[in-house]
Amino acid sequence: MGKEHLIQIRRDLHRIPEIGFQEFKTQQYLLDLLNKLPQDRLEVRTWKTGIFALVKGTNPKKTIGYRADIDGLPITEETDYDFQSEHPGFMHACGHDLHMTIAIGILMHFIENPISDSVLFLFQPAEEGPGGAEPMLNSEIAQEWRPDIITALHISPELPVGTIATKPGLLFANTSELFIDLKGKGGHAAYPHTTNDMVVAACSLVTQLQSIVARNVDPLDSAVITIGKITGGTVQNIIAENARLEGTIRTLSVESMDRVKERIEAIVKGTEIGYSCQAKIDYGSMYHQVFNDEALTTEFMDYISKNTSYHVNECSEAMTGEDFGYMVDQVSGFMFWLGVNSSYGLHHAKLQPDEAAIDVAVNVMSKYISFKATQS
Ligand SMILES: CC(=O)N[C@@H](CCC[C@H](N)C(=O)O)C(=O)O
Repeated sequence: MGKEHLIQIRRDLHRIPEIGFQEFKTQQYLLDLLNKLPQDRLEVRTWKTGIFALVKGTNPKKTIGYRADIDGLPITEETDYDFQSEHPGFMHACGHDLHMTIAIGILMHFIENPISDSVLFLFQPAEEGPGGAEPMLNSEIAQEWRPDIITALHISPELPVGTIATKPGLLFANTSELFIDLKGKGGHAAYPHTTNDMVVAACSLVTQLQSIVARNVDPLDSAVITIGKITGGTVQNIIAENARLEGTIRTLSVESMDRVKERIEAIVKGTEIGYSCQAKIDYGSMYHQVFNDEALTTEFMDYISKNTSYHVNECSEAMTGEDFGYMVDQVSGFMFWLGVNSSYGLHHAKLQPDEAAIDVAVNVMSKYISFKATQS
């Protein structure tokens, strides 16, 4: 398969972004592609809206896993692409269209160039939420086709094409979603003294939450509390009876996550008392940190620097989350950043990754997986 064909696949996938566990068209598109390939060494099974694809080795001693996430985000696209999202309000704004295309490119490489070990591709739903990695790895199919090592990549808009970056040990943060519902007493805009205004309570709560990172987390550790969405009220001249905050918590240590949640609960209790309202906290889904296997990551970085012309950088930890963390918690492996050189970052409506990075990643992973298959 040539570069042009892969770019066409990326563009087709870019047109049909779907959110977690709704990836029906995406799954069908990938299945149609896989069905067109020679089937003698390929076995494909579906799991929810995801897919397992096993390329059987010629004399397998182990199975090497490669995971690609497949979901999009609820963002209205603002790129100038002529292959924009056909799903209004949804976009591949985190690069999963590239992730899937790269996995297909690597898979095709091993169909055309057999190696001794088997390679298992996991097209995983719901990375952005509520989390598909953990249940996919615990599924019966993954028990039967258990990978011995597992790898994955994530696009990095900040890095140039031809650069990859990773580090042994902690790469991505612990995460927890955060939803807070406030219920007070609504009423006429001109009679605030007869109400408990949840817009005012929500504004004050958002500000107070920011003090947790500044005052309750060890400055040598790192944490983030982001409220990405506030809703409340009904119209401009009615005092709001309800408000809802939606956000996410990120911490580098597990201990800080517990501490941050303790403080959120205390501050929310204070809001209930201070604003005579009721509050409900829901932590939604939580992701385990991505902790790269130290020996495998070091070996990968050395191998790619010595055997390709690409740049390999050692990076710092990031406060991004990834449910791939559950996979590397159970199976030795690692994740790395792939440079795609976009002026707009991840989760931005104008993200435009350079498609030349697809070829880089297919080369890197085809070489690395072939090298791993030579080891006992
Ligand atoms: C790579 C990336 O951007 N991942 C997402 C994962 C989100 C998990 C969950 N919905 C949350 O917000 O906590 C990220 O936002 O880092």
